[in-house]
Amino acid sequence: MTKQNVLVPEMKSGINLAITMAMSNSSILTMASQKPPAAPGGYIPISRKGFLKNLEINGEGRINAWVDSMRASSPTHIKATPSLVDHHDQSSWIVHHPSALDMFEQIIDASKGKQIVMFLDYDGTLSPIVDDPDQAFMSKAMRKTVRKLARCFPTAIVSGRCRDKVYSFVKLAELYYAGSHGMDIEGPAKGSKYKKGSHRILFQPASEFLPMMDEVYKQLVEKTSSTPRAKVENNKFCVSVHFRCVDEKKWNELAHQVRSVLKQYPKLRLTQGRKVLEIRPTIKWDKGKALEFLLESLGFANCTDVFPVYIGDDRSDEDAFKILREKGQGFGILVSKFPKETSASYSLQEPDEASYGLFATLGRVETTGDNLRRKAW
Ligand SMILES: O=P(O)(O)OC[C@H]1O[C@H](O[C@H]2O[C@H](CO)[C@@H](O)[C@H](O)[C@H]2O)[C@H](O)[C@@H](O)[C@@H]1O
Repeated sequence: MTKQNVLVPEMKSGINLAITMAMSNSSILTMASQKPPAAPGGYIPISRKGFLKNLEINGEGRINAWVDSMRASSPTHIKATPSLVDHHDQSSWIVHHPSALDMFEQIIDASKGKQIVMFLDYDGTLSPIVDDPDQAFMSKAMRKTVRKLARCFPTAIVSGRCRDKVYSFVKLAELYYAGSHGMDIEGPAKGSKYKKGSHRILFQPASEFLPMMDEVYKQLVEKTSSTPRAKVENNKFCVSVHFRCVDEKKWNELAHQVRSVLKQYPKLRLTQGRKVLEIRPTIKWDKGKALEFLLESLGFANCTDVFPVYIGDDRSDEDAFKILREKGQGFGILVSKFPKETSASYSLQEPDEASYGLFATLGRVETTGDNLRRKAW
């Protein structure tokens, strides 16, 4: 595994991002006396904790446990089963993971004098969750906000999707893209003026798995064809098997179909997302490693004056949240309507709130005006 064509854009040049808060006069409730939760920590035990921990599936029991956990974590089930997340859990969770909107002032204060670097997950963060993965479009308003954001800070999209696919949704050449859960990283070539097609591959740590992933994709398509509305998505260095539109009674059957294919591939592993099983190479690489790689590529390795912000909604984003906690730098924001075990420091309820938070940050940067990142390029 070697790094290929690693670009090191000259981004960092002691830019003082004196960002101050943008929303103090908004109707949003602020909790001025509350400090951002210290890293590490911030966990709150919730009833599903044991179930949800480390559900990589290798064995029969785990397949069943995964299907159970997927049922338990489905919003409709949570609503119908208040005991799963009772009122006490809800309120303690929000104390440990306050709304990023409520904590905006403190967050902005903590980033003062540091270079913000933005990491954004795609599905469930920039776009709402929909039944058909091919229709998960982001709104024009969100695109506009992200475009503006990228003018101020280095900005990366970190997604489980195939890089090309996520690019076709986001359509912003000025961003960094880490597709396939960070296994396919590209960025704008220096001096490229951010034209489409001017991106350069920075790192593909699982490139030797490509033929295997193609093979397993075909096998999964064939194997799951008997399950109505199952969908298999080729994400290049990983494959997703979608359960969302499959009748819940068929979930066990579908999970077993997936496992029967995977049994033949000891070099692949299974992870779970939102009503999806994902098949990936067993390499030690994830969204957290991708975040570290990008920070290093941007010239922020071992820097104390960098402030990475990662916004994501899913289990795979936890790897990035954990890295930020371990580093004690920046913070993670979990997009979720429901309490979840997380290493993120803050929460937002849905992509619309993420859009609002990003927009507010921008509002302040544009007001102060003197710290736009592009000046450093
Ligand atoms: O890392 P992400 O950008 O969040 O990608 C994770 C997976 O997202 C997509 O699936 C999810 O969103 C779909 C569209 O809203 C939804 O139908 C599905 O149930 C969700 O799991 C994507 O299709 C997957 O390939 C990604 O791995």
